[in-house]
Amino acid sequence: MTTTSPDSKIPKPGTSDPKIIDGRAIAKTLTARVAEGVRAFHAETGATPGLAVVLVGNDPASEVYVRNKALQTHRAGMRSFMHMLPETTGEAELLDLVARLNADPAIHGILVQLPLPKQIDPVRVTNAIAPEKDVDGLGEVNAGRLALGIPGIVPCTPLGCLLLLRSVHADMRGKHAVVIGASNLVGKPMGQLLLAENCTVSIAHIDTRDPKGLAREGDILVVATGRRALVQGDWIRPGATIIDVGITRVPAADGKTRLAGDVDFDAAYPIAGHITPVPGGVGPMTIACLLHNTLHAAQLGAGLDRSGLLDDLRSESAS
Ligand SMILES: Nc1nc2c(c(=O)[nH]1)N[C@@H](CN(C=O)c1ccc(C(=O)N[C@@H](CCC(=O)O)C(=O)O)cc1)CN2
Ligand SMILES: [Mg+2]
Repeated sequence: MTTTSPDSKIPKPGTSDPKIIDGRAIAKTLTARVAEGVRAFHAETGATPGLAVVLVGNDPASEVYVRNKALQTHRAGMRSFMHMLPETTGEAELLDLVARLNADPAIHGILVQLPLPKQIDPVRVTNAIAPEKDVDGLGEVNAGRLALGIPGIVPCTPLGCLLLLRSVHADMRGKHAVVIGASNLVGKPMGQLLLAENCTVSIAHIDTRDPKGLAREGDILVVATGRRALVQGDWIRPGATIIDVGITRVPAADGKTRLAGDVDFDAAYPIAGHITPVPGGVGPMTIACLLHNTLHAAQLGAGLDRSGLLDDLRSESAS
């Protein structure tokens, strides 16, 4: 049976509603697999993969995310290096730190938490990370590789979304995939990944004339706008698969706060074929994919010829 929280019909994670794509469960399986890979890497090379996470400022949500990243990095058997810099940090100082991390052989992955304070250009900073350590996959080299279909490091959130989609679609060929939101972090790389699955891809953005009409055509709908409950029931094609990337903290009925997505879950649930909850959908996959990308970067850095997650899973589903 599916249980609900007091202020929403969102089922508790771990319940067995086949409509719900359980990101927590899928992330747990992936994380266990990464931990196994870390042990094998250590046995083969004597080294331990290391991830450096850089946070600039005191954004409370970012603080939670980087703490979780550090915790899970340790749990997967990897080394975690945290750099917490004040809000007033200048771009040159941050670029200097990135250069030192690039040169440090104990560090295989570097991630600069976004958003950055306004005095720092995020594009300049992400491009300063050495491509082979760019575990967020946001720099121009990895973004270019994704666009060209060349193996590289794939951004964590869209990669997580793709794995969630693959958990319910063995084959996405020919499906119309509609992505709402065209950010560098999610929308654009998501579009590339869906194109690589041979979907017909539409990306809606701020100037799209009729985003609701476009969304209604999607067999697959990925929503990443940061606008809470933007997508209502009448945006959804009956039976569509809905991936909700949004995450906003809102007041709850009990006077506390709760997390809500870009999709009105209660309105979407009866119409959708499959749907991710918030929390417990895309969020946990982002961190599991980061752990995967860090191990993958360490393997490539050690000259071990390992395929990445996309290729691993493609060959698994083919077998
Ligand atoms: N450099 C990056 N910055 C940001 C990224 C990113 O991939 N790289 N993504 C987001 C934030 N993010 C990771 O950094 C992230 C967001 C949410 C979660 C998550 O586990 N969410 C849980 C709920 C957690 C909570 O209680 O607050 C869930 O949805 O179930 C993990 C990572 C922006 N910045
Ligand atoms: Mg989620």
